[in-house]
Amino acid sequence: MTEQSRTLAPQDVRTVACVGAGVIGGGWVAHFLARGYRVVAWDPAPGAERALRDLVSAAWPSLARLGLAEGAATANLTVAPTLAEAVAGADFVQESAPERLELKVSLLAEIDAAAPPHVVVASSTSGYPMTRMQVEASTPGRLVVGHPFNPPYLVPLVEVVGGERTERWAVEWASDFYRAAGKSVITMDRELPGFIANRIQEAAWREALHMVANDEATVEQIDLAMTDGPGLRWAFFGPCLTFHLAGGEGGMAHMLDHFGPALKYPWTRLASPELTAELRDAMVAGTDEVVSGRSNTELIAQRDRRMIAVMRALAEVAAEEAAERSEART
Ligand SMILES: NC(=O)C1=CN([C@@H]2O[C@H](COP(=O)(O)OP(=O)(O)OC[C@H]3O[C@@H](n4cnc5c(N)ncnc54)[C@H](O)[C@@H]3O)[C@@H](O)[C@H]2O)C=CC1
Ligand SMILES: C[N+](C)(C)CC(=O)CC(=O)[O-]
Repeated sequence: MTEQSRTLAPQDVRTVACVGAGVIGGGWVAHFLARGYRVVAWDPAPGAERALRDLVSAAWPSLARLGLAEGAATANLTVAPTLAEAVAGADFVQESAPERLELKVSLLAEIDAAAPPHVVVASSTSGYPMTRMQVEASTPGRLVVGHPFNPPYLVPLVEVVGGERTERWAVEWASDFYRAAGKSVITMDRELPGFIANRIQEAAWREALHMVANDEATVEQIDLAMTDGPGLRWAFFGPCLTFHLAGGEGGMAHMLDHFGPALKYPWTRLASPELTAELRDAMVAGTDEVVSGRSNTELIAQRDRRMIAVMRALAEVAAEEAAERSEART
């Protein structure tokens, strides 16, 4: 299949199939509904439809506050009885089944067999390279990774990357489609384990596990260290621009010359910690303490409100800066 043989442009997509409707699949459903798409979902778990509709209802007020696309409605969600029916009429398929390689391999082959031939199929995998997941598909050229962030209905980023047998047009088409659907897209030219954002997150996470394993910090201290420290800056400048400012007038060059030798000390500790049963239990107990009885529903509502507050504050500042720039030009 070539790009030329495709008829549907990314901005003309009307119906999205979401295969797997848990935390991420359900979040994708809420996102696509809010952007005005028709969504057909399928999930084999008993009770999945109720849980999905509850997730969408809980997310909807946040999405309404952010602004719904014209025609957006929860009534545009259909839950299909079979996988084949879910994908048969889709213009795009987003797979969000559990993170097990053998399951992804067979499920993507099944979706590939049932979806119309011109349709791009994306996997939400948080780490498997598409090269390893597309091995049983008969048209692997249209399979891509579209890695979202939780919750996909609020966090803009999607990382898009193909496998060795993915055709370039599919990567480009998926990137354009996600942009049309309101996402911020990183299109990757090569497969990296963990893509880009998870590589960075996992480095911080690995150190958090080290510190708990060695009794160096509590779960509470680790979370506070991020929310009241670097996390605040990372919402608008990434780690590179943040450290550029740490170098004063000398910028990144001075920062590296000044702090580089001293940073070698923590770098020597960056081996992977072993996830022992003790470490697992310490992480769970420490997290339970921080959660201190709040339900997931309560935590999700708190997270979404805060995330919207940050996004709104940043949009407000960006608008003020744009107005100042245009005033300065006149
Ligand atoms: N949870 C997270 O923070 C993130 C997860 N992801 C990725 O999203 C995918 C889904 O993860 P979660 O939503 O967290 O898992 P989850 O466990 O919440 O949801 C998985 C859903 O898939 C369903 N399922 C089971 N077998 C299936 C099958 N054969 N076909 C279709 N659906 C099936 C389950 O019933 C469940 O509802 C994974 O690939 C994961 O790596 C990506 C980014 C973030
Ligand atoms: C926990 N996780 C590795 C599955 C997380 C992600 O992949 C992205 C996110 O939401 O942070």
